[in-house]
Amino acid sequence: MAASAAWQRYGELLCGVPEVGLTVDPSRMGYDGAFVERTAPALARAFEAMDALEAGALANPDEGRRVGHYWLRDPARAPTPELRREIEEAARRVQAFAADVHAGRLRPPAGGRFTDLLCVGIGGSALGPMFVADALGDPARDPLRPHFLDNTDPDGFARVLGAIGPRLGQTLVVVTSKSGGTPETRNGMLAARAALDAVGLALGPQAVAITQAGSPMDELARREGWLARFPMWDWVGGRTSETSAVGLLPAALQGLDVEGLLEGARRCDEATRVHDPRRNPAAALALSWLFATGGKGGAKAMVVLPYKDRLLLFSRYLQQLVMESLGKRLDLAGRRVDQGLTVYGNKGSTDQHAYVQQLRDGADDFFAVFVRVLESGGAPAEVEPGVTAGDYLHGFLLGTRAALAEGGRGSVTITVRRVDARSVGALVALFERAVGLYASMVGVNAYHQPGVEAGKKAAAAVLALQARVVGALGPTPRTSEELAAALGEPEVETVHLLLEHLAANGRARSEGEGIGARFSAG
Ligand SMILES: O=P(O)(O)OC[C@H]1O[C@H](O)[C@H](O)[C@@H](O)[C@@H]1O
Repeated sequence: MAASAAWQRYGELLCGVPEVGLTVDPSRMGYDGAFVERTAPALARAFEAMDALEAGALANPDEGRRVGHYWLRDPARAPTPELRREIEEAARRVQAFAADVHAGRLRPPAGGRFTDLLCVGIGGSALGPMFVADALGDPARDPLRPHFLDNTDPDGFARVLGAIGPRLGQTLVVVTSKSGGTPETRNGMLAARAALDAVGLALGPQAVAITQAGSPMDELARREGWLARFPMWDWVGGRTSETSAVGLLPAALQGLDVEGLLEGARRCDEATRVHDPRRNPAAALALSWLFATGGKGGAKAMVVLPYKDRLLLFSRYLQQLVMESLGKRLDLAGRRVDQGLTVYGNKGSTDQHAYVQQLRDGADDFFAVFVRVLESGGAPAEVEPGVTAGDYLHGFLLGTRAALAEGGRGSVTITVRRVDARSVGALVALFERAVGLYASMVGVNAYHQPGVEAGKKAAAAVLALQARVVGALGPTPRTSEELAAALGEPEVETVHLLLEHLAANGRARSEGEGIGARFSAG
């Protein structure tokens, strides 16, 4: 495209959230006015569905739930005065709790003040807090140092707890689980409990729970008299919970600007409620996705490339928000659609030295979303006369964007003035709404995750089989096939993999190698 035409398109399509200094430029996706016209009816329906959702409709029909994350940053929009009060009360308690910790009014039983924060949670109960902690944190200034247990990996537990080391007694443990029954989170909590036990300390007096009222986690925290319990509601999905206590409490404890985060999200919500596709940045994103994919799952992936180290975890956060929301086998009418939008990416310019070669020259199976940060930050030192390291970073972004355009690859560029609480809040809200609008246009429920259940059930079945395998091991070495036959178990391969795992961990004895190995009681 000629430079003058590109400039004109840029001017026509650029939109944003001026109060936050955020813009979205979809001009390099390549869609034209005719596309906007053609998709206008679908987008109009999506706007209406979003209005109804914000007004309290049962927007998650499969689970019969309302979808209320937008109320969290504008509680006056909550559909009932009770809900408004609950939201405001939770936000107030988050701030008060963090202030008490920072002022030393709440102290650890072991003495001194809280110095570290151990967040235990997974998925939506971890990705937002991790992203925000990394984007906004400053170890030299933060009153509490954040750490995360977001898996059931014993080696991972040991690594994080080892890094906390002698400060464990001054570590506030925040356990987050909406359902209060997620095994990985339970296991992380048990690892924290065991580490505290080992130094003669109890978990409860230095633990906090964020969970739905009445959940198993809530009951445990109540029984053991944990320091505090904060609410999650059934109308907030894990992947859209960053502006609930799930995101706000860790951020407040870390000393981050929670008000700014909420304000950025609220300002973005205001700008993305507008029904005009040319002025609504979330609609610009959703239309860009629709143009790239043709509304089909698996057509093109979204490569998220923030040129800023602080935004490294953004794509990881977006993977859950986008893929768990849009990756659906059935549409709202129950038809098989196999929807989805694959998300990957780390950061620029780092990724230019890894896979950008393929983006430029290889398979045409993606579009890019650049995140451009105007203020370079850090020291403005020159690396060459008149040129700073930040100039290089910015130059590499514009260069890659141009190189992709030359190769006929589409891109959207999101610009923020700086990485601060307001822009991060706005980025979260921008993608939340883009996901909602796109889901409406392609006709899927963005707010449930039926596929995740299948994996959980299968894992539970594997653990049940493991118990049977352990029970079947005796003094006489037997092959996996023999043991499976003795159990009447057709899944010989699973039996074999379980035996390898048990043997590697000293819970079975093995002789020989490979599929002919023989196993006995350990
Ligand atoms: O917060 P929790 O109930 O522990 O759930 C944690 C995560 O696990 C699930 O498997 C869901 O797919 C996620 O959406 C959720 O965020």
